[in-house]
Amino acid sequence: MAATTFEMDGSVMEGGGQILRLSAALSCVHGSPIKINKIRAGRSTPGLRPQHLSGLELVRDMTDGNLEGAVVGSTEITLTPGKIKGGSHVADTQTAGSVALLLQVSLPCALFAGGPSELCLKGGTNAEMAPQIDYTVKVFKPIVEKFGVYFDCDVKMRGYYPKGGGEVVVKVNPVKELSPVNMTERGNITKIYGRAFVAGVLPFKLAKDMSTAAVRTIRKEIKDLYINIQALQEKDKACGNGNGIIIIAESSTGCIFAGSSLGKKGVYADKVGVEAAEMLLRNIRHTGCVDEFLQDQLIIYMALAKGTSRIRTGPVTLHTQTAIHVAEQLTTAKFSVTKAEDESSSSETYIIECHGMGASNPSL
Ligand SMILES: Nc1ncnc2c1ncn2[C@@H]1O[C@H](COP(=O)(O)OP(=O)(O)OP(=O)(O)O)[C@@H](O)[C@H]1O
Repeated sequence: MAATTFEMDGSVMEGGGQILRLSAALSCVHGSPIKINKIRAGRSTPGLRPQHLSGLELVRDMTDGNLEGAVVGSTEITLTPGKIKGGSHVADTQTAGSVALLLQVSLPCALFAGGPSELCLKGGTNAEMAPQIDYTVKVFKPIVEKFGVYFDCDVKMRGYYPKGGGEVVVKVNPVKELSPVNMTERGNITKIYGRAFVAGVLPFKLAKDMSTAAVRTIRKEIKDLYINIQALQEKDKACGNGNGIIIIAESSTGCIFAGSSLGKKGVYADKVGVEAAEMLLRNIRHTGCVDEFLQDQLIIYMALAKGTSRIRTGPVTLHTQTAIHVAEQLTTAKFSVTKAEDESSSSETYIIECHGMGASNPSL
């Protein structure tokens, strides 16, 4: 008997690509068809961009499924997933579309596959409005391991806007089910480090300027920690020109936060460094356990886990609220967001609690 197709409104709340990725991933994990309409209606160029299209094609291939209406610019698609199989799959945005966002849609599927997966993801490794691949590896990966999600990510080639040309190979082992997490103790910041890079024809001085400006900015607030932001010239493993920075902070309780930024034409390198530093400071001033980006990226794992997860956060972003909305529509998970009332919450912090649906891998 054909399963009924769920309809998801892609224009609700944040109205961006995240709704599409979450809906597609959950549809694959459930094995039930989904129709997503008004895709990215909240954006100036609505409809699918190459990154969204490649991500959908990837999960279609991973599930031997069927995808209708999916071309660049479409505002309505229907995905009918089959059984998630393991094996090797390639997704190529053919642009600087983010490989980290290709992983965002495909990782939940790979976890509930019948065997190990190897995903070759091509596009931008350090792209705007997306996690830099360094964020995925250094921030997202160690935290998502707390749910029992393990993957290896090999950065073969870095790629930047506008050329793309980056490539990462991600290996994922399937799981039976995911464990809930409890991240409610922030502890003290014990380590701050990062990387400031240039690639292609751009002068190494830009990397040093980003690093110096970032350290200077952080020093104004944090005086007692050694801050090591390495300036790097990307050589053989980089396609095209680019520059950027990511700064990571770790706490005594294992929380990890980041601030990052990418160079743009006409923007001074030290401004790029200051922007990343200010982003990091904003995310460690509160006593939450995740930064403003990890918040929304963890929602799907909270929803899929078996049991109750609790995460202390700073101000809850619209991306996070949207992810919760989608997860509640498409799973039996129940979320609550409450203002933290205890003594350590002099800043605005919240507890996101989720009673997960306890998704179980039918193949294991
Ligand atoms: N600087 C950053 N560091 C880490 N993650 C980031 C950063 N900027 C954005 N992200 C993450 O990237 C994702 C962006 O989702 P979003 O829906 O906005 O993007 P999109 O697919 O490019 O679509 P759209 O173009 O519609 O915005 C979110 O999960 C967000 O947390």
